[in-house]
Amino acid sequence: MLKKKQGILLVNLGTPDAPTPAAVKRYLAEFLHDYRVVDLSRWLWCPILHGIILNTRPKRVAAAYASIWTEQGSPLLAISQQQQKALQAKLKYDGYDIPVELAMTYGNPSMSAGLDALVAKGVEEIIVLPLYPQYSATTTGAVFDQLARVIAKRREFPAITFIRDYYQSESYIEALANSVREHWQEKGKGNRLLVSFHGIPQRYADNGDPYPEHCKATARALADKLELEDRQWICSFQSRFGKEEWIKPYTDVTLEQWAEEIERVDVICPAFSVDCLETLEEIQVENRDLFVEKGGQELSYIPALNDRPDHIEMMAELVRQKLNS
Ligand SMILES: C=CC1=C(C)c2cc3[nH]c(cc4nc(cc5[nH]c(cc1n2)c(C)c5CCC(=O)O)C(CCC(=O)O)=C4C)c(C)c3C=C
Ligand SMILES: [Fe+2]
Ligand SMILES: [Fe+2]
Repeated sequence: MLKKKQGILLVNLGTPDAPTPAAVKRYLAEFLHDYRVVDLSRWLWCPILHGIILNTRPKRVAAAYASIWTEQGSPLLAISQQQQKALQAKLKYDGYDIPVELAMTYGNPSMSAGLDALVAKGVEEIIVLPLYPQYSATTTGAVFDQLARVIAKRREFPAITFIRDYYQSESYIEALANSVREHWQEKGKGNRLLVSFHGIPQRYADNGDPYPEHCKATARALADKLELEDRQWICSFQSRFGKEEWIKPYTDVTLEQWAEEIERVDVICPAFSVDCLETLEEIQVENRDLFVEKGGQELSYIPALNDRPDHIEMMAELVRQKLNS
């Protein structure tokens, strides 16, 4: 059988087009209407979302975005574009001259535009790589749904191969460990390492979302690779939203406790493929201030893997496995 022309679609969450209340409102409205993200009945959720959240949150969150915004735009988008270019170059260097496009589940560049760009380049089989190492229905599941919604409107669409997760990839754990070791070499080593992941509601985990197990396995593999003793690290969960209970232990509560016990903490956030609001603002500013306010001396944030060569090599490895299969 003749081999189909293949292409890659990298997918991340999405981010506002500008650090303004209007743009943040548009972004949150799309994101928070997704059942994968908030699964409450729309009779209950829509009045809360339209009546309270979309009237109050955009102003505060836009100010947070403004504090991390760069000349290239939102860090999440700008760094994802760097990853796209670096992966394209790496694959070409490895002998695979295939197109790599970037899409977001919410906002721009849209999934539809990403699909169009690949089809315009003659692609007949798309390998979709959601940039979430740990599977969750709220993120990876949402990528699948969004792709299905786009495809549902088309009569003709390419073959699709979907990479569901990669938290067990040896190269991913090695890249995380390299980034920690380099950070320690450059900035010195803290008393403990906090391995902080974005959280999800506890109810989602109770209903079968395997995300917490994937996070715990990631943190354990990283600690083993770094030869840390159990008392030197912990896995925690950040970015709570709403009044429901989320998976524990919470990052902010852990930092409050640690502030009374140790002087310096290093924090790494392995669920984020690129730095974004949740790392650059929530961890590096909000949680650092909290740690210092409660008596700690220094919170040292270890950047996301972003476009580090070992991260791009790991992505190329994931993709090559699919290209060759
Ligand atoms: C409402 C519930 C939310 C769930 C469930 C959730 C899961 C989840 N999110 C990420 C990754 C990211 N989330 C980001 C921002 C963000 N997340 C939520 C809510 C939920 N996330 C909101 C409302 C926001 C927007 C900011 C805010 O209003 O506080 C981001 C950053 C985007 C950026 O532009 O920089 C990322 C990345 C994961 C990995 C995850 C579950 C596994
Ligand atoms: Fe609504
Ligand atoms: Fe989130």
